Order: sequence, then C-alpha cells, then structure tokens
Amino acid sequence: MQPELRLDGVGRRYGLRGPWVLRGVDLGVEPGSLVRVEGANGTGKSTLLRLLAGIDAPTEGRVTGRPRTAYVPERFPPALPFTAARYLTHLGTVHGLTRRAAARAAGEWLERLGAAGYADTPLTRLSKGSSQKVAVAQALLAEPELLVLDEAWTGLDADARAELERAVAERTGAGGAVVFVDHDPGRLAGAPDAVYTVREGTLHRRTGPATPVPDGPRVVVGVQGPPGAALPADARRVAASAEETGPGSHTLTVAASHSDVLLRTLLTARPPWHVVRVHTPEDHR
Ligand SMILES: Nc1ncnc2c1ncn2[C@@H]1O[C@H](COP(=O)(O)OP(=O)(O)OP(=O)(O)O)[C@@H](O)[C@H]1O
Repeated sequence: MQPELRLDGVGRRYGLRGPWVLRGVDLGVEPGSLVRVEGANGTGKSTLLRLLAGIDAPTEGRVTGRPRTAYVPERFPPALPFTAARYLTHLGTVHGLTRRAAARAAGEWLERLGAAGYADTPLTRLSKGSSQKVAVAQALLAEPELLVLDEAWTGLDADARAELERAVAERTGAGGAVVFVDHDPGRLAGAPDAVYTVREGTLHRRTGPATPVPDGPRVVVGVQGPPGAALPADARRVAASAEETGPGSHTLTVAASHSDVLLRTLLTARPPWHVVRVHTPEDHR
C-alpha cells in the first residue's frame, strides 16, 4: 500500500538568516488524490513543490511517508550531453526500470507527447517546447506514486497539453497522487480533490467548491460499468453532473474541454468502463 506523504510543521527559509518563505505547513497528500496549489507570484509555491518532490529539505518540521516521486521543475536543465532518448532511458534506469523497459517507456512517452521526431536530437538543440516535453516524459516514465508538476503545461503545444491532462487522470486513476501548480485557473478545472493557496508564508486550504467547471460547450457521455461497480471517483470529479440511469448505466455531462480526460479515465479504469454513446446535449433532447 502506497504511503501518504505528510508535511508536519514544515518551514523553509533560504540562508541562515533569510526570511521564512514558508512556516507551519501541515499537509497530507493521499494516494489517488489530485491537489492544486495556488498563490500570487513569489509566495513560495515552487518552494513547497520542491519540498513535496523531495529535492529540497525543510529548514524545520518533518516530511514522512515518501512515495516513489517524480517531478517536473519550473525550469528544466537541458544542458546535458545526451540525446532526448538516451537521457530518458538513463533516467528510466535510475527510476528502477531495466534498460530495455526504460528505452521502451522513453519511446512511448516521446510518441504520446508528439516528440518522437526529436528522440535522437541532443537536449542542447531542443526548442523550449520540445525540452518541456522531455521534462514531462522523464517524470511520467516510471509511473510514479506521486507526480509533482510545477507549471508543467507551460510551453507545450495544445496536443501535448491535452496529453499531460490525460496522463494526470491516468496517474490518479491508477491510485497515484498528483500535485500541481499552473497559472491557468481552468487547468483540470473541477477535477482537484483539494486546492491550497500559499499566502503570507503558509498554506490555506480552499473550502467550498473547487475550481468551477468552465462554462461553454458540454458533452453528454453514456457509460456502462462492470456489474455492481461504482462510477470511478476520478470520472465523478471531472464530470459536471452524473446520473445513474440503470444498473451500471450512467449518463455524465462534462465540459467539452474535459471530455478527453473523462473518456481516458473511464477507458483506463480497472476494469475498464464501456463508453456507449458520446453526444452533445442538443442531440439528447
Ligand atoms: N534557491 C533560493 N535561494 C534564495 N531564495 C529563494 C530560492 N528559491 C526561492 N527563493 C525565494 O523564496 C520566495 C518564494 O519563491 P518561490 O519560487 O517558491 O515562489 P513561487 O510562488 O513559486 O513564485 P512564482 O509564482 O514567481 O514562480 C521568493 O522570495 C524567492 O526569491
């Protein structure tokens, strides 16, 4: 069973006498949960994410229950003498994959993110967007139990952004936790289990409805689950509404921008759900 990562009384300041950036942070990240972190510029979001990712240690307080963690930093260091594929394969082996499995996973993720054409390009010659795809791929390679994403969507093209949203749904669907910061308030809107704001040097849990599901076009999805199975929690969160229409049959309404994430969540559920029908609300009448 995957451990729950916990921060208790955590504080961080830089330098012996630097001001406290964060103090008194108590936070648990449950397996399978999606957590959004918000806050104004320079409030300490990246500091918190580095602590969660385990690449920085708190000045005070305790971090316990570290799961297998992967991290997409705000700035990815590309100045390494490797091609994208060799770099990712190497990192895959560092994460515990065999060389063969790492090479396969590297190829699959470059393909999914639309960067297969850059597999043999040295990291130093990649554009900013392609570098970001490598940064995302290195974090997803080994199916981490905790995925920490610091502005990971920034610089990606629309297809890769959608692919990363699907990857997040897959991780949480598989029981992993995902913590993310993103400047777009609509990112994964409606999906997070918890939203925290970094303000005045500490963390505040946002109560009330999480980020509202955006207005705009909707899609209606008819699904049939395995006998007796409850609708997967991730699907329930992404959907704007869900209605049980018969034994195992549900009709879900979802923002069109989130329909891909919803479908992927259902199709990758274990056991998978059968998508019976996808249509617009107008067709439904
Ligand atoms: N390595 C460091 N050394 C010294 N000070 C740092 C370091 N990293 C962050 N800080 C300081 O800590 C504070 C919080 O920075 P942090 O990058 O965590 O905030 P943020 O909310 O992620 O900001 P942004 O939204 O601009 O990315 C800032 O005052 C920053 O200057």
